[in-house]
Amino acid sequence: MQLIIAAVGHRMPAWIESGFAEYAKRMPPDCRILLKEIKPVERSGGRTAESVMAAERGKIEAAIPKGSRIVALDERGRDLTTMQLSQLLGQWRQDGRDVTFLIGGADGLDAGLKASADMLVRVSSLTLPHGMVRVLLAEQLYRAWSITQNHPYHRV
Ligand SMILES: C[S@@+](CC[C@H](N)C(=O)[O-])C[C@H]1O[C@@H](n2cnc3c(N)ncnc32)[C@H](O)[C@@H]1O
Repeated sequence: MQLIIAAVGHRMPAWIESGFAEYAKRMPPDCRILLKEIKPVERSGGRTAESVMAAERGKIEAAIPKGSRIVALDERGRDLTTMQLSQLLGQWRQDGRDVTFLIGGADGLDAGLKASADMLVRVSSLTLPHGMVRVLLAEQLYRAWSITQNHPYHRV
């Protein structure tokens, strides 16, 4: 199983890239985190946020592997505890399907894309910058994996 993060945004600041890489490199080969960056659509020429999100939706969908489970990240999504995430990760690893996490750009994710996802999840009730969300998500996936392995990274 692979954990794919399809994230709108590229050319991230070095601290985002190194923060993400720090956690991604800790994952084992059978549960890798793979980042697919999506170039944001420019909001120029009077383009509305809706049309930008719709255009980005097409690019995001093209980055989702066939048959993957889809988890959309949104501040209005469901709260998960780290323990719940680790239980989900354990279930996902049993069926072996890839899981793709979607992170939107400055305007967010297209409403239809969110509605079609298997789950809508938040990492906080605050609105966070998209780069920070990928770092937080990578850390939580590593933490969730470490719990499934009884690894001492997570202390109760
Ligand atoms: C700057 S936010 C977009 C905010 C946008 N105005 C909205 O209403 O969704 C960019 C992306 O980061 C992710 N994001 C931001 N805050 C989040 C949170 N608290 N939980 C989960 N994802 C979040 C979402 O995927 C969002 O589409």
